[in-house]
Amino acid sequence: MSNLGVVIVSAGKGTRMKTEQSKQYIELQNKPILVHTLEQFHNIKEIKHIHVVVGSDDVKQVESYKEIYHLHKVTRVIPGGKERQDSVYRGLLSFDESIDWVMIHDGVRPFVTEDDIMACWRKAEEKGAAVLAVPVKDTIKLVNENMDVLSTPDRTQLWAVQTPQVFRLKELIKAHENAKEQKLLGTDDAMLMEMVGASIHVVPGDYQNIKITTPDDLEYAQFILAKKITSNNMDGE
Ligand SMILES: Nc1ccn([C@@H]2O[C@H](COP(=O)(O)OP(=O)(O)OP(=O)(O)O)[C@@H](O)[C@H]2O)c(=O)n1
Ligand SMILES: C[C@](O)(CO)[C@H](O)COP(=O)(O)O
Repeated sequence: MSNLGVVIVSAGKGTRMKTEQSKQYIELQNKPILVHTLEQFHNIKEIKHIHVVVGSDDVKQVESYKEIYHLHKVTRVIPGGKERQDSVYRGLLSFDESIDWVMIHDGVRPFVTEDDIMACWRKAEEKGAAVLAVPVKDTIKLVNENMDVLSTPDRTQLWAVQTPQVFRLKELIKAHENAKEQKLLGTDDAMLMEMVGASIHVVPGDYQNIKITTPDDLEYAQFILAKKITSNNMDGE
């Protein structure tokens, strides 16, 4: 497979979690959420370069994870920006010319599987760009500021997009620069690529690849992790 750089964005403040400590450092089974996420990538032999973007006050702490949790493939820890988009951009600029493809992943999505990471990377190489996503289960309404329903999009065409998202590094840098020029803020990187006319391919993922965002997500995360540990123990018996 081609040369890939992974950017794990983890410089958010976690305001919706409403905890004093930023959510990426909350421990699940005695390990910060961010470390659980990093391990998922670190365990893949084809992945060699992982750059983590963190709050500027947290660089030293996350640097120390490399030794504590044996994460030698984490080759850079970079201070992030105000918005997620700024943090991703800083991560993109941290790679040298040897990197062709870049995979962006949220530091607070610790349950992404090796199979889904690899499927997304392979699909990007085949199609040019790929994102992991799951079909929407609820009926979605478009609602105006007065809370009146405007319309109901056809659910068979709606997918909830997750990370990882994989692109050619140079193309994603250009898309970010275009968004900057136009003062556009996207909620994911695919959106910035769409704005410059790129085609993005969807890879069906897993509902358990949650983004830990609010306190109820934390309870669900504890449940998912406990289930995984039980199932790993049973496999090892
Ligand atoms: N300036 C920012 C904002 C977000 N992120 C990262 O982007 C991912 C997804 O963002 P989100 O879940 O919104 O995290 P927060 O911004 O921390 O949460 P909130 O919006 O509730 O403050 C997280 O891993 C977060 O750390 C980042 O690197 N830099
Ligand atoms: C990139 C993302 O995780 C895809 O679902 C999501 O858009 C991030 O949004 P947030 O508002 O930064 O949580």
